[in-house]
Amino acid sequence: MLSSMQLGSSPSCKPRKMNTRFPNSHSFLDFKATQLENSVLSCISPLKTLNYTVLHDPRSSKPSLSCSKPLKPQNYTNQEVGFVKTVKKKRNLFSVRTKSVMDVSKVAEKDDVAEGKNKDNGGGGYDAIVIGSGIGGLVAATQLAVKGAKVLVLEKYVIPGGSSGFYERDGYTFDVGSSVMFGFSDKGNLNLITQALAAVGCKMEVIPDPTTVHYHLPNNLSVQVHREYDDFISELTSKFPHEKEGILKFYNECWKIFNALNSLELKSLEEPIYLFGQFFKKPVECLTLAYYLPQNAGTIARKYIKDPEVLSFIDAECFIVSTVNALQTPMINASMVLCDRHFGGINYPVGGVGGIAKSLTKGLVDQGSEILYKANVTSIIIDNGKAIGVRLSNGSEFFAKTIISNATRWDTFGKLLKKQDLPKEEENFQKIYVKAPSFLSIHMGVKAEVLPPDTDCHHFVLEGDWKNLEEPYGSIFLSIPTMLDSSLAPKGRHILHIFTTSSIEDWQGLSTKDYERKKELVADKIISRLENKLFPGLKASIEFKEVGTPKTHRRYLARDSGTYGPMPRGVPKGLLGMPFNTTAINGLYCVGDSCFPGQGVIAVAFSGVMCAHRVAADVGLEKKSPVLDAGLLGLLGWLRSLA
Ligand SMILES: NC(=O)c1ccc[n+]([C@@H]2O[C@H](COP(=O)([O-])OP(=O)(O)OC[C@H]3O[C@@H](n4cnc5c(N)ncnc54)[C@H](O)[C@@H]3O)[C@@H](O)[C@H]2O)c1
Ligand SMILES: CC(C)=CCC/C(C)=C/C=C/C(C)=C/C=C/C(C)=C/C=C/C=C(C)/C=C/C=C(C)/C=C/C=C(\C)CCC=C(C)C
Repeated sequence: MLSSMQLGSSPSCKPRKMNTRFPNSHSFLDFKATQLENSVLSCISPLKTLNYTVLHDPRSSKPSLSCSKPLKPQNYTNQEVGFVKTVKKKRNLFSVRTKSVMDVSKVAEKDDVAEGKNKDNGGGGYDAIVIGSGIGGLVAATQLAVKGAKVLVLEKYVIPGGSSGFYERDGYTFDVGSSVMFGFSDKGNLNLITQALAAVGCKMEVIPDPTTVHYHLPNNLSVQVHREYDDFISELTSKFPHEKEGILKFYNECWKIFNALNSLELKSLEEPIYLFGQFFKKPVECLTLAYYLPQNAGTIARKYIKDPEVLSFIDAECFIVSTVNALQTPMINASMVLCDRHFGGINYPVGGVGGIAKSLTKGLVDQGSEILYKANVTSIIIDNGKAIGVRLSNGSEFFAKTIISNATRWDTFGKLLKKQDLPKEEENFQKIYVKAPSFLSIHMGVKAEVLPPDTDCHHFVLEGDWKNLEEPYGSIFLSIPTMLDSSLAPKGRHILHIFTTSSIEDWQGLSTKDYERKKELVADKIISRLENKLFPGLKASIEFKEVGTPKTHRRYLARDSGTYGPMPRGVPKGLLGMPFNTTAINGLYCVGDSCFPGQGVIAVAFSGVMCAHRVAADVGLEKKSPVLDAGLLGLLGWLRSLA
């Protein structure tokens, strides 16, 4: 059931444009960890001391990419070195897999990192440095690279992708985070993942998911969100015939917004020449969006729907994408996801979600830009009020005309910059938004027989009482990506990725033994709930299990408290208070989920597109009008202050 988007047997990347200033060296890393590298690694996985090689594995069927230049055998002559020395090996979620040969396009060459070779380049070497290679950072980097910018991405971890990365264990390829991919279709303007890949000449095979999610809700309410909108609506209205009209009106209003969004060419809302151009070309659509910008889904649902159970269902629809109820979910975001799943559909990339970041990284390097791994940025260097560079944990420094942070705003303005210098705009942001809780996640390999053959790929389970929806461990998310792509697990096995909200406070101050015991206990309860509700015999079928806590997310994703992203403290004014990419600090931009429009892979991809456009204008690669800029940025700042 591969979609019509597929090209052939493997995803491909073709360079669209080569940056001649920095011809592509296409270096696949071949290095052994030195003491320095081991000390960086030990921050990531303290009980490991590794020598390793990170290379493209020509034998691997796992998220593979075709390369713009065919790899010559000498590119991976040392691959067998693998992890030649592993002492005190401890299994850690997201940690580097022993003997794994990873496909990364370019990895920190230790001398570069140690000596900070870029120092002499002043601001002239790189147009932009991107801190972090989450999808937000990579989309910003690749979009800039195709506009002709020279970009350096600095990633703390050893592979790209952040929350959208992957890891391998015992023949399984696990997605670190969500396996539900919006924006990955072949039509419209909102297929931002497809477009981001295409911009750097890449295309991935995808498998259409027939059901976005199967809800298992209180009072035995079971609803499947079918790919076909009409099928979904008939199922939902058949459960609530008395609310048919209200349900239709609510979802129709979502479509109105989605259609307006889908008609625009998406670029930076902070760039006046583009924004005014869009208003001129599509006035009705832009005014529609401006009208809904400060509104939330719950308020609109309440205009049409009275039955509390249907309103709770709309809460669940919003919660799975915003971790808050409908009253707190911006209507534009709700419309985006509630419609894209039927318009373009949810599509899963063959080989796993990790392939997206790998493809983008590959495309980035093909454009002549660079990415360095194990490059832990500890501070942003400010000179005369302008961000001019970054300092790494090993003391090396890199400089560029602009700095883009893909770390969360809490990390950017609390760690990379001194907390006491918090700009007023950031204070306002932190007044309106708090860190959403993190997750407890369980990655499991199970015997295939335990799942009925027609099992859906994604499930959301809230058995008891609606009021537990937003409580920690209240609702359970479950993805079974092997229902779509069996190559992710050994034959006869399935992957279950289970997650539930959990706060870091719950996991602090425990001894190692108590921490491990608590992980087992909490995971066991969650698995029992799934066994009772969905899959009898689940526990006995487990072949592999690994549990991650908010502390795991904090460590491996470098996200403050392991947060999933920002969530409003109270009832927000829709998206009005969400900052765009520019910051109060000249030359410093943010990208990712603590920027407009918020959490979600497609949302951070959009923030990457917006960021690249604004930065390109500021470094002279796109048209810019300083007068209009000042006017628009002032207006947007004022609008945010109303939120
Ligand atoms: N948390 C999850 O389980 C999960 C899963 C899948 C997708 N998502 C979505 O992805 C979104 C996040 O995407 P994103 O692009 O904003 O960020 P991200 O968290 O995915 O990626 C940020 C990257 O920056 C790196 N980084 C952070 N600080 C650094 C530093 N000081 N030096 C060097 N590198 C550093 C991290 O290692 C990481 O690779 C979330 O909102 C969520 O919707 C989340
Ligand atoms: C500026 C002014 C003043 C005005 C202007 C007006 C206008 C023009 C406007 C415009 C606007 C726009 C363009 C906007 C846009 C937006 C967008 C694109 C948005 C997007 C969004 C998205 C999102 C939010 C997404 C999300 C997602 C997510 C989060 C997902 C998740 C998932 C998961 C978790 C999974 C689940 C699972 C299971 C169930 C298992």
